[in-house]
Amino acid sequence: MRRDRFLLAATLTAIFSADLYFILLPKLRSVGQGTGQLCSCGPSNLTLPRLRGLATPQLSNWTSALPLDDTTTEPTDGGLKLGRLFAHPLYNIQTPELGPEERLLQVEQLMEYYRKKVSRWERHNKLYSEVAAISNISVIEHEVTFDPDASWMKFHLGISRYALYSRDDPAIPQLLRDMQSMPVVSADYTQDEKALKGACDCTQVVKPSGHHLKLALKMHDFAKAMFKPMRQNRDEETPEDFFYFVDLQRHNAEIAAFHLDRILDFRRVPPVTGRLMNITGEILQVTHNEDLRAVFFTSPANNTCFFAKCLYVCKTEYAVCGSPDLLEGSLSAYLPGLSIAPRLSIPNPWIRSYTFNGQEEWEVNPFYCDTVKQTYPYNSGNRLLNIIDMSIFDFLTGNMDRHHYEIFTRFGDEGFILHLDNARGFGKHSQDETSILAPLSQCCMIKSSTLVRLQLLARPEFRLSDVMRESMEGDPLRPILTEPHLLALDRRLQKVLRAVQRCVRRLGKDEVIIRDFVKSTVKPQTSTELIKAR
Ligand SMILES: Nc1ncnc2c1ncn2[C@@H]1O[C@H](COP(=O)(O)OP(=O)(O)OP(=O)(O)O)[C@@H](O)[C@H]1O
Ligand SMILES: [Mn+2]
Repeated sequence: MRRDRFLLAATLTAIFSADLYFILLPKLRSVGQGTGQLCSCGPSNLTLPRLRGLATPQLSNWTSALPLDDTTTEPTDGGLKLGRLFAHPLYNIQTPELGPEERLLQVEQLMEYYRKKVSRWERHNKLYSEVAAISNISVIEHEVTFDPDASWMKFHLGISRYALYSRDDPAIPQLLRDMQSMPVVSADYTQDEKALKGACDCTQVVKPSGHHLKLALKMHDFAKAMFKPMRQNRDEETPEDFFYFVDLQRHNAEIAAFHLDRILDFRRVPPVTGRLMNITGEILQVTHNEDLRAVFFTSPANNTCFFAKCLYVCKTEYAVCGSPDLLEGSLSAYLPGLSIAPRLSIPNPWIRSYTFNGQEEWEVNPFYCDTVKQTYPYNSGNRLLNIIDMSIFDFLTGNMDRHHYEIFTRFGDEGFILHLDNARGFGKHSQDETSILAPLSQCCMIKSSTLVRLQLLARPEFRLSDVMRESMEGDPLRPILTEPHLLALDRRLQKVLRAVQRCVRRLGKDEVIIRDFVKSTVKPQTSTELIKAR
């Protein structure tokens, strides 16, 4: 009997100790950490909302990004990481009210532009219908509406010198929903492609380009989107012998890049969604372009297909086919037209050679960055830091095809840079192309705001692959990325942090981590000022 009591007591003590050690203590610790500690990564005058227990990693802890296999502290939160990430103080930095000169467009200007477009469309449509009737062409006529509250208008009006959209702009999810469901009223080649073939005015394009199958679609409220059809299955890896410049464009890479860009808080990629398109009803039958009609055909398997009519030999082998009409694709929301918001295309200083054995200077000269730093526009302002942000973004996705980048001319050298065309990312999950990181590893500089967000995403409670998986759950074409691609993101993120770590060891924190978002948010005119350490 006594022995039984002893055993019972011993068991209870063991259970209590385990409880104390594994449950109570960690809880107490997390409560202790959560109280009163606010973001200390930035300057003390940064306005941050007080959120419960969401401590921001300190810059001094920058090496403390947790190893990937450390899952012991992972909370079982049932997939709410994305919500917690966006509630984090780092994603709630209050930016100042934007002055009119900091916005890309003014309401009246855009309204006027929109009105003109609608009346031009109506005139053109009337004429086309008459001609089509005479020539026996069957076109589906769709109603168009002039909607001053259209989500694409709100997107365009929200573009500022800091980013393409603000973090909590409800117009962005609305625009994604609209692009997913709105009737398509017309389909055509994109302007850049027409310019390449000499078929349209080159002043209307940033750069004649377009060696890929892509189309411009117009929705019934005049929203425009760039459609890139699915060319590769999600689980196919780019073959080893493929050069990056003959690699296919991937629609899911475009979609994933938008989500990644938003999660990194860059907001430099226009909103992109997936959509299952009926290529007969939503492209062939709504196009007024005879050249586009001419590339449609029915395959031996009775599927509707179309092919890219490019400058080089483009044959039916390069076609994409529906099943029998349905085809997945990405829809990227169009930026405002060049006549109201001109953009400039600038060669990437770390451009690759687009020949079989060519090499660029950055590949052979370890001091290449010193030259770049002395060259306009990289010799002042934040352009070089933005290029480094872009290289981190591209390294995470594995995109080696960043030959140019674009900027809005309105914001001059201080504006952000656009991350357009991300379709060549996510080709290989089993390989990390570290040369994409050359701007970071050669210049050894990174914005502190970028670094703290990367550190946050390396922590188990926000893990990049988990927030990406969650974010893309809302896309109609989910799953957007296969698991190996998601896990590659975590692995690559660790590599970025290690590259920064190596730089800090060599040059010291002050040289490498460049403070941004430094000035008070109280005075709008000095909202963001970059202090370069050199
Ligand atoms: N969302 C968008 N809104 C407006 N214009 C866009 C958008 N996305 C891309 N463009 C324009 O179209 C051009 C070509 O797009 P993209 O690079 O995706 O196609 P591409 O066929 O790969 O071209 P390239 O051969 O030059 O790489 C871009 O340089 C840009 O000027
Ligand atoms: Mn491209």
